[in-house]
Amino acid sequence: MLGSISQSSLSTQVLYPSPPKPGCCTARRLLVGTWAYKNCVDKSARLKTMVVGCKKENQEVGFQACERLYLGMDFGTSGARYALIDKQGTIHAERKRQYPQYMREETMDWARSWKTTLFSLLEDIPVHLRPHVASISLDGTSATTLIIDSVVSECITCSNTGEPLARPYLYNESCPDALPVVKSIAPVNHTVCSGSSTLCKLVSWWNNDNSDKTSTILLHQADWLLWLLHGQLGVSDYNNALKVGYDPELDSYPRWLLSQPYSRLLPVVKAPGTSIAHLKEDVRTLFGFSEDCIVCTGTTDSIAAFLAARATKPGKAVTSLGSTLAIKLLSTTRIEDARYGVYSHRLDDKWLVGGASNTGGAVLKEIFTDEQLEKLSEHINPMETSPLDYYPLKSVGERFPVADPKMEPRLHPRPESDVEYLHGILESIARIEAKAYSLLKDLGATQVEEVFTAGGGAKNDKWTRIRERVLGLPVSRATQTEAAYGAALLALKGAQLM
Ligand SMILES: Nc1ncnc2c1ncn2[C@@H]1O[C@H](COP(=O)(O)OP(=O)(O)O)[C@@H](O)[C@H]1O
Ligand SMILES: O=C(CO)[C@H](O)[C@H](O)COP(=O)(O)O
Repeated sequence: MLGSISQSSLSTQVLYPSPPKPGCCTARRLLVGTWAYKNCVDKSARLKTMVVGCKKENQEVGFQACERLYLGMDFGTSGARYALIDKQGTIHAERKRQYPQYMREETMDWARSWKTTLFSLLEDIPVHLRPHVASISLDGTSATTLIIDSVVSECITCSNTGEPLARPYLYNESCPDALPVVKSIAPVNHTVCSGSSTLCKLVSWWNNDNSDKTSTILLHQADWLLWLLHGQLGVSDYNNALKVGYDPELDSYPRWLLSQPYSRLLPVVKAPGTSIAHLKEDVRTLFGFSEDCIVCTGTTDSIAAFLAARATKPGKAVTSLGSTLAIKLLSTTRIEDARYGVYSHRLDDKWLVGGASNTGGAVLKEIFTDEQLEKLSEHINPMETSPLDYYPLKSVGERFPVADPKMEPRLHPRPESDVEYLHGILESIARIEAKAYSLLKDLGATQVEEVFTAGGGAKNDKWTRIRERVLGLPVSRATQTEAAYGAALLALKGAQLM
């Protein structure tokens, strides 16, 4: 399905504030009392924080007491982060947290882990900065789906409103049982015609779960975490809602979806970075945020990474080298083909064409520690072609550029030398990335001319050189490589559009 959308009312410069001005104004510290908080912060998780407070040329980045700050949070695959920026885009504070491991009936209780991490991140924000936070937004992994109890109970203390009715379906989970039904209602090769789509997860739950469905609602990970902050149940954004079938060109759900019985579970959809409501009073007073702090709609993690890279011209692309390999190419044409796992997200009046492969850092993490990756990479000659040909996957199944739920990982033969093994894996992932960009060109997207890198893999200069050689394109590390920075830009946009 090709097409381009009309000029949107949103202006892109709102998303890309002028770059940080050199130097910074002196800080006038506001002493705010230390806030007690309920047991929403897992104290044991506090030990896993990594202080990444912002220093600029050995000066602490200060701010005028009246200055407004914008909070972005990224809920990625392996951990979460926040970034607190001012309207010039200068980072005033940032920190990363691993997800605490909570088990429930022998499986990870992801909802509890994400909720604890959300309030832990709020707790990590320096207390003297909290009153200056004007708006908050966050991103989550795409198609991570929760079915939520939306019963409004008279008894406030026993109300389950907002609690997940089942375990979340994660971003890369596939529900092939629902695929035939979804293919029978959606247009040919539509984005939802993939086992890992949100719609397949919804239909699978609808057909297999025997619980009472009368008061339930579907939310994505980012929607549910934002709901914990604003309290308005049932609000999403047109990036997260793409894979349940929302059409960002029509700005509505299509008729073939609205005619389904489960369509009443679908959330209301707004543009990313749209103000939803003020921060809930109990959260606001608990942490010391200001009365006018607003909560805005979010996006997905790889789009937040694209926003962070500030790539504004068609032909510019961002490869997110996180646990997965997610590709976003800014294109004037919209491309959608589920046969290859290709879809287009809307970005104002253009399209972010791409997809997400299951290859990426999660495979590396299973074999090497971050320290080993750093040490071994020093000995790689990026100009030398590796003879090893792998398809690095953590488990069976691939989403893009080959949509094959049965694809087997290929990581053998393993050479004696770990340097050679790592070189082979990095080069094989680069070949997958090259195949993905070549596929987008063949399907009619704007020709890629430069690639910026986000995510944990962006720090590996040898990998960047290997990718430049394999892609035959300029590849560089984005100025800002963290999706949390992109989410903070969305919070800034939401505050400026108020
Ligand atoms: N030096 C390195 N070279 C290549 N990959 C790295 C390096 N250091 C960390 N990584 C990878 O980065 C990934 C984490 O990136 P991150 O963006 O935090 O992931 P996510 O947000 O998807 O959880 C890990 O899977 C890790 O293997
Ligand atoms: O791989 C993922 C987790 O990191 C997600 O699938 C990623 O967000 C890509 O999805 P989208 O292109 O919709 O943002």
